[in-house]
Amino acid sequence: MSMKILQVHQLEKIYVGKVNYTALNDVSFDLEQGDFAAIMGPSGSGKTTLLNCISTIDIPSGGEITVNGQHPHSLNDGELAKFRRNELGFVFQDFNLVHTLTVRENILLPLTLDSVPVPEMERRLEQATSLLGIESLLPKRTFEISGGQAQRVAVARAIIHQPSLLLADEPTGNLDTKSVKDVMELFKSINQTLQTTILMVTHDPYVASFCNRVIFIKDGKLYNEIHRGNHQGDFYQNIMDTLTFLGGGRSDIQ
Ligand SMILES: Nc1ncnc2c1ncn2[C@@H]1O[C@H](COP(=O)(O)OP(=O)(O)OP(=O)(O)O)[C@@H](O)[C@H]1O
Repeated sequence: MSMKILQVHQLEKIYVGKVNYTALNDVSFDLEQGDFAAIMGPSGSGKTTLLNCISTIDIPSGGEITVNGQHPHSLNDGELAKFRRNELGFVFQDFNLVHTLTVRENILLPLTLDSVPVPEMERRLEQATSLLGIESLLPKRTFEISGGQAQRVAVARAIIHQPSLLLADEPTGNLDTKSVKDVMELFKSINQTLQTTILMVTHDPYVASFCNRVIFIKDGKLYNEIHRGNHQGDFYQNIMDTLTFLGGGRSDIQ
């Protein structure tokens, strides 16, 4: 039976200022457990706003978001902190690692904050690091590893507490071509091995072609959605074609 991990219902976000700006308008979509989805759209279309509303960094102006049956925007501060730690994993463009800690300490940080017993920590660390192939990096400091390696460590940290939803904002934005492919292969293997539901924002059609679904937004509204068939190459072409229809020009998209 399929299970809905994320439900976004008639989401609206208005930035209030001298002039109010509607960044999201009537956005609705669901993610089932095991979905691997990308959000794409021209610059300023509302991608980051959407991700920030889902991740509870930002507060919606209207509509409803449900994650694993819970309504994060109706929780109090204490409940919200717990909700974020238990249900969500985050991966950012600039890795967000703590530079005073080792790789091992960085990955374990979410479990340390939750006082998880040491043997359980070790078990999860072993699982995440072997999945990501980063066992040899554990004793290193963050300045001793490459960008691609740092992003693997950030991914390990994001999945160590087995979140129901893994969110990523331009996770490959700062990586070279080879590392982009490696990191995307890892997201794919996390999605397939752990059945983790993943939602990422990207400008890059190649990155999006690793996903199973691509949701396009334009001017704060849902524009279209396409699904992957068997061939990544065909999917890439479909994504490119949709981006062309979407407009904004290549300079805006890339
Ligand atoms: N804090 C804010 N206050 C006012 N307007 C904002 C704020 N944050 C974003 N916006 C506006 O909302 C719109 C959507 O911004 P958002 O960052 O979500 O777009 P995006 O699709 O992620 O763009 P990009 O691809 O360039 O990162 C933009 O027009 C932006 O100027």
